[in-house]
Amino acid sequence: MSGELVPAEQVFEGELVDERAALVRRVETTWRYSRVVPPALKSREALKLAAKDALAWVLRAPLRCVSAVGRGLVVAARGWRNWVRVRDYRDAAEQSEKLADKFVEIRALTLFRWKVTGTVLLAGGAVITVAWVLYGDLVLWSVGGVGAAVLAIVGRAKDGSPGRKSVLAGPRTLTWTMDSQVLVDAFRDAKLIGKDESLRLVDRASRQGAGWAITVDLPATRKAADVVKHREDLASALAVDEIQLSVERVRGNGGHAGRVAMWVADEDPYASPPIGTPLLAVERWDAWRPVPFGTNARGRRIDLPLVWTSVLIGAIPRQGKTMAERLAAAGLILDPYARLYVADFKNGKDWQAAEQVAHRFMAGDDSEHVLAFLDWLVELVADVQRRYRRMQDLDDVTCPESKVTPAMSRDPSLDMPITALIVDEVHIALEDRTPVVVQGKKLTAGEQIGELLTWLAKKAPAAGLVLVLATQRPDSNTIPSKLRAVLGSRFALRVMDWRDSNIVLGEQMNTRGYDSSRLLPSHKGVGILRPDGETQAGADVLALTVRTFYMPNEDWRAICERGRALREAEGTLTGQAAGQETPLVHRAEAAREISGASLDEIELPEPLAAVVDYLGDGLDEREFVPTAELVEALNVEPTTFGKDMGDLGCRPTRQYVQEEEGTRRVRGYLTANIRAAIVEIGSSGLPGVDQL
Ligand SMILES: Nc1ncnc2c1ncn2[C@@H]1O[C@H](COP(=O)(O)OP(=O)(O)OP(=O)(O)O)[C@@H](O)[C@H]1O
Repeated sequence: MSGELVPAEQVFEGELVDERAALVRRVETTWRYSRVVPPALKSREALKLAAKDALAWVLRAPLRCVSAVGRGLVVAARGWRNWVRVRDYRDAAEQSEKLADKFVEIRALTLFRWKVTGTVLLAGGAVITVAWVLYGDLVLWSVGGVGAAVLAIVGRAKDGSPGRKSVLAGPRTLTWTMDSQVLVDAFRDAKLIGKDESLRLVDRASRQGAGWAITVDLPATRKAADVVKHREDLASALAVDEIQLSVERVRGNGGHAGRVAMWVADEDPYASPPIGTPLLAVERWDAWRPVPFGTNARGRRIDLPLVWTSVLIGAIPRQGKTMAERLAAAGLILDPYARLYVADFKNGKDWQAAEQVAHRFMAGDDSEHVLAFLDWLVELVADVQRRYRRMQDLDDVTCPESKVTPAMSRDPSLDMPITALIVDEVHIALEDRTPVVVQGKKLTAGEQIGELLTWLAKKAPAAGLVLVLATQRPDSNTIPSKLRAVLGSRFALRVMDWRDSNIVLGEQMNTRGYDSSRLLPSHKGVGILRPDGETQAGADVLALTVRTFYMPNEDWRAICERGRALREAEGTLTGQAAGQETPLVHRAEAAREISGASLDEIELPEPLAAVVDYLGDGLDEREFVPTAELVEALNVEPTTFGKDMGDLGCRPTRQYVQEEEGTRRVRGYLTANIRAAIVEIGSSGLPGVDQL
C-alpha cells in the first residue's frame, strides 16, 4: 500500500467487500433468467433430466413412428372412403332434405371416384415398378420412407384430439338407403332384432315410385309379422311418419316368415290430390272382375273382388264411407247384367242417381222404409232359395258346382244375375224397434233384419248375391257379431278407437298392426282394407292401407246414366228402374218359397186339415166360404170350430153371398186368409229364421 487514495464504491454496513464473487453472481442470475437459454442448460439438474428424456425419446421413437404411421393409414383410408362415397355432398343433400333428388348424381360421382382410385393405383404401381426395375431397391425404400413419413405426419398424435369426435346426428330419414348399418341400427333400436343380430339385404335399396324400397331377411327365428306389428317403432327409429312406412311380409315362393319388404315414401303419400276413378273412362265393366277401388301408398291400384263375397264398410262420419261404397257399386252398375237393390238410410243425395238403374231403390229412414227393406230381404231370401233349387236341376256342364258361373249369371232364361244389395247406414235398419211377428214370435224389425242379412251373407254369395253394407256406427251392439262373422271383406276408414277398428276389421287386428283409429282425420278416403280373396298385393296379404279413388257426384251420375243406357241396350233394365212396381212378395209366401214345399205337402192341424180336404180345388177357386157350410159339412160344434180356426190364424169375416132367396150377409172365411194361415203354419214347421 503506498498511501495513495483511489475512488471506491459505497460500502454498506455488514457487506463483504469481494469484487470477483459479485461478478459471477450477476452472470449466473442473468443466465438462469434468460429467455434465450434453453431450460435444460440452465442448471446441472435440468441438464441431467433432459439427457434422460432424450435417451427415452430416442428409445421410444421407432414405436411412436410405427403407431403414427398406423394412425396415418386409418386417417387416410377414412378420408379416401369419404371422398369416394362423396360424403360431403351427400351430407349437404341430407341436411337440405334433398337426398332423394341428388341420389343419381351421387351414385355417378361415386362410380367416377372409384374409377379414379383404380387408375391412380394402377398408374402408381406401374411407375414404381418401372423405377424399381431401372434403379433397384432404392426406389422401394424411398417410396416406403416417404410414404411412411407422410403417414406418420398425418397420423401424429395431436394434443386435444383424443378418441372419436362426437357428432350430432343429422336427419336420419333416408340415410339407411345408402348405409345399411343405419337400417340395422334402426331395427335394433326398435327392438326388432337383438344387439348382436344383423339383417341380410336381399335387394339393395332401390327407387320405387315416390319412395325407397328394400327387402331384408331377419335373423333366424325373428318374424316378419312382428315387424309389421311394430311398424310404428321402426318408423320412429327411421325418423319417418308411420304413414310413410309400409312393411309387408314377403310370402309365397320368393318369401318366408322372416323376409320383410319395406317401402318408405319420400313424403306423406296421402297428402297429394286424390285420384279419380278409372271406371269413369270405361264403357262397361264386368261384375265378375274386381272393381277398381283405390291405390295403396305406393300408388299401385287395388281392386276389390265382389262376387262370391260381401263387404262391410265402417267409419265415423265424413271419412269417405259413402264414396267407398259407391265405388264398389259403380263396377256393378257398369255391368248391364247386374241387378241392384239400393237402400239409402242416410236419405241424402249421395245415392239418388242410382235410382235410374236400380231394380229396387229406397231412400229414407222411417219405420216404413225399414219394413219395406225387410220385405226386400224376404224377397231376396226367396230368390236365393229358388236359385239353389234351379241349380240342382242344371247339368254339370252348365253348373259345375252349386255356384253361379259368369255364363249362368248372364243367361236371362235362368234369371240368376249377379245381384247386389247395397245398404248405406245399415245401422238405422238394424236398430229399428218396430215390432214384427215372425212365425208367431214377436221380434223387432231390426232383429229380423239382422237375422235375414246374416242368412244372406252366409248363403247367398255363391248364388250370386253381393252384400255391400256401410255403417257409421261399427259397434258390437249395432252390427250383430253373427253378421260380422260372415261378411268376408272389410274396409275400415278412420274410427274412434281400436275397438271399433277391430269390430270392422276383425278380432285382434290392432295387435297385428292394423288399427284404423290411427289414420289421420285429414286423410279422407284412406282406410284399411281386409279383402276376401286376392288383391294386387297378393292373396296372402292380410290387410292393406288403401286410399279410395275419388268419385264426385257428377262422375257418379255419369256412371249411373251409362249403366242405364247399357241396360236399355241389353234389355236388362228391370224393377223400379224400368217403371215396374213389382208387388212385394208376402212374407209368408216367401217362407213357402224358402221351404220349397207346396200347400199339399204341409201337415195341417185340425180343423184346418178338414177344411182344406172339404174345399179341395175350391180353396183356390172360391173367394169365400160361409161358416155355416163348413160346420154342416164337417159336422163340428160351431163355437169350438170358430175358436180353433181363430187359434190357427183364420179370423171369420162377414160377406154377402148369393142364395136362392137373394143376397144375404153371412159369417165365413176368405179363402185367401185360409191359404195364408196354411203357409204360416207351413213355414213354422221350417227352420226358424234364426236357423236359416
Ligand atoms: N278418396 C277420397 N279422396 C279425397 N276425398 C275424399 C275421398 N273419399 C271421400 N272424400 C271426401 O270426404 C268427405 C266425406 O265423404 P263421404 O260423404 O263419402 O263420407 P261419409 O263417411 O259417407 O260421410 P257420412 O258419414 O256423412 O255419410 C267428402 O267431402 C269427400 O269429398
